Amino acid sequence: MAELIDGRLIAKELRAAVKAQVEVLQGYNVVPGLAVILVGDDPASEIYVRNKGRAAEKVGVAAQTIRYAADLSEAEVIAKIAELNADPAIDAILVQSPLPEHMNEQHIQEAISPEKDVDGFHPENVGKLFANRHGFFPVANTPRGVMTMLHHEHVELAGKNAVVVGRSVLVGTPMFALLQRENATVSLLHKYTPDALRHQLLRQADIIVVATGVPELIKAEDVQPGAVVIDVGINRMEDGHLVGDVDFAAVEPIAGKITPVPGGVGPMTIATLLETTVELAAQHHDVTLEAGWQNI
Ligand SMILES: NC(=O)C1=CN([C@@H]2O[C@H](COP(=O)(O)OP(=O)(O)OC[C@H]3O[C@@H](n4cnc5c(N)ncnc54)[C@H](OP(=O)(O)O)[C@@H]3O)[C@@H](O)[C@H]2O)C=CC1
Ligand SMILES: Nc1nc(=O)c2c([nH]1)NC[C@@H]1CN(c3ccc(C(=O)N[C@@H](CCC(=O)O)C(=O)O)cc3)C=[N+]21
Repeated sequence: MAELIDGRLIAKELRAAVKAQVEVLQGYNVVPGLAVILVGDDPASEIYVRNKGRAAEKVGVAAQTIRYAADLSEAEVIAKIAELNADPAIDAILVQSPLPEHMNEQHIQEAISPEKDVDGFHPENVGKLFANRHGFFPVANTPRGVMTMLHHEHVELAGKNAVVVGRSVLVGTPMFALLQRENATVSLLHKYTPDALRHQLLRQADIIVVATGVPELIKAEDVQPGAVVIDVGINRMEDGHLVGDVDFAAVEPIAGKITPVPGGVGPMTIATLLETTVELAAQHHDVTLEAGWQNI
């Protein structure tokens, strides 16, 4: 029987730490400001954006959601981003994906000032991550939140065999960078990885992180006894319930630790977004937050 990693609980602890830092910033007359741009009416995005707004309010981050119809032009989104880049009340800008087909995600990512790039998507920030730079710069919140979970659970990384399934800019690729930075040996798998090789690599893994959007891709025979299994996937089934990218019922008896869906990585993504927003606000106002303030 695996130990369940409770993302809701860890996220709650992180939000409490964020709230304390928001209070520190208030002492300097700083209120962290987050702008979320939502283009179109993707129902999943609606839920996430609503969750983000609620969580921000609870910790004292001033969040605004800017909604546009799906037929908005790319130039109009970029003009709005330019306005937010110049707005001193805004510390963090997030453009929710997916964007409508006619927009180029890369143009949007590059339009956001690297200093306000709360998703860590700008090539300057991606470059710092891959160049193993020290000091603060924003890193994608989902993989960063996964690292917080692993630290919270005292999962040893140095010298371990880690396998990441999925190589998106949002999750898998930064996950690879963060795990290798902590001295794990990391394999990054994707659609071109032959099934037999995927099974073989997974069966040797000490730590598995899955972010593919393929419901229940990871089966019992992919997991060695005691492995730590982190399921990033969120797939809504026809009856409305959510499943991850791991066959939870089959894998749970074998794994050492495992995250549930929902209640695993999702809540951590949102708490980490607030964490990064506070760090960006501190940086913009030259406030030095106590090292290790997250303390979880
Ligand atoms: N919990 C959370 O906070 C978050 C959850 N998510 C969820 O995580 C999942 C992944 O999201 P995201 O990374 O944005 O998705 P993308 O669709 O951008 O990327 C999916 C990745 O998985 C790979 N992949 C697809 N099928 C297979 C397969 N059969 N075997 C191996 N690799 C495969 C793809 O490979 P290739 O590159 O070759 O196409 C690609 O790299 C989704 O369910 C999403 O909803 C996403 C963000 C946050
Ligand atoms: N620019 C950008 N940045 C993102 O970080 C980003 C994005 N676009 N697009 C979509 C994905 C997905 N994502 C999630 C956020 C919260 C939950 C979440 O709150 N999940 C809860 C509840 C899930 C539910 O009930 O629907 C849970 O897993 O327990 C999930 C997924 C952020 N993403």
